[in-house]
Amino acid sequence: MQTVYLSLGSNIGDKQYYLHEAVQVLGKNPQILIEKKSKFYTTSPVGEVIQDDFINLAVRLSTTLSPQELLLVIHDIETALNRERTIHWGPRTIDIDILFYGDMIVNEETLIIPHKEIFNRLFVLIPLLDLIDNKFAYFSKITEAIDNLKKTNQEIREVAEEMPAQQKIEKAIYDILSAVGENPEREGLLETPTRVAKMYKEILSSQHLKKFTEYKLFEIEKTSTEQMVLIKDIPFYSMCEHHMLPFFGKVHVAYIPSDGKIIGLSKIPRLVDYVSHKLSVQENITRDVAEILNEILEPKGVAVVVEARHMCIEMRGVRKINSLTQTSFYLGEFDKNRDKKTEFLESLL
Ligand SMILES: Nc1nc2c(c(=O)[nH]1)N=C([C@H](O)[C@H](O)COP(=O)(O)OP(=O)(O)OP(=O)(O)O)CN2
Repeated sequence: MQTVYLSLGSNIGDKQYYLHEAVQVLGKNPQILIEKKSKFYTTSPVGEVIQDDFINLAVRLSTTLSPQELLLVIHDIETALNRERTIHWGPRTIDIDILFYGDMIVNEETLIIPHKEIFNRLFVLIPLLDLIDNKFAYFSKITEAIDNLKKTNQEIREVAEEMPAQQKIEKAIYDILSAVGENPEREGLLETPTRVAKMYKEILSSQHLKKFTEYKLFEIEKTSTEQMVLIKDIPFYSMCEHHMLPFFGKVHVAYIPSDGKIIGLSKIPRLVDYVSHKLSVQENITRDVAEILNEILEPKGVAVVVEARHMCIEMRGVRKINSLTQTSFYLGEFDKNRDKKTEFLESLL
């Protein structure tokens, strides 16, 4: 096992959510043992890019992974948390840097350890100081660098670590159970807050995602009259944003390729899952599937129809059991050309 020190930072969206998620996923790796997290700090951005303040922390862990294997795990976590490498040293949902890996020196194109910027960054050094003692090999160099950097315009201030999302939900469910007159301590409910928190993480998995990226485009031979591609009866489940109750049903999606560009067929159901796995309304799901597909594929036309049952109509209020709501959204040829729309609708019969 090797002792490793990481620096983590986020300055987009729910910064502490991304940091907590990153540490949680690291800790779930069977070859990683999280030993200690530093305090959380708000820090002014270092570098030339005008951007929001970061939240930074440092983590000490032990691992059997090699530095290169650990870097791959880190990149997977950054990708899963919607990290986009657009601007060097620019804004990011999450950034994880390997600072030290035992006493190893690594000088590779994609990996330099110790990290080359450590002693230039208060946002790295101050959290790191929470994790080391004066026996640490670089202790005096770290404290000296801190003294020098405190004379610069780099700002850093401790912030209260927010409760991780899962714990917030567990506490909220516990309180709801009490409020509806239940005893959250009774046998059948003891695990309910944890189960519900895990359920929300699964059924609202797109809530923190900013864009749909799970797709692959292909080129086929261009033909003069490209025909409609239809994927129908795609099952979906979502949660209505008005009552947080399920609505579910089928999505039918058609597009007319342009310039021979097509999308992998499995990617359209993935798009439906991406759009529906967040609090929403059926109209938005219908529109978003059409508009996102149109944006990534640039087809001649897109047509989407959604049919769904809504528990907020069936379980409460008007209580109309088995009522079905249908919504549609047309773009391009399906919007302008009556015959194309008819062809699509008739193919659903
Ligand atoms: N106050 C802060 N300022 C900056 C931070 C930060 O976390 N808090 N982070 C950066 C860097 O973008 C980040 O540390 C990555 O830098 P580095 O590992 O040196 O280089 P990368 O190749 O990973 O940088 P890319 O942006 O991915 O090209 C800047 N300021």
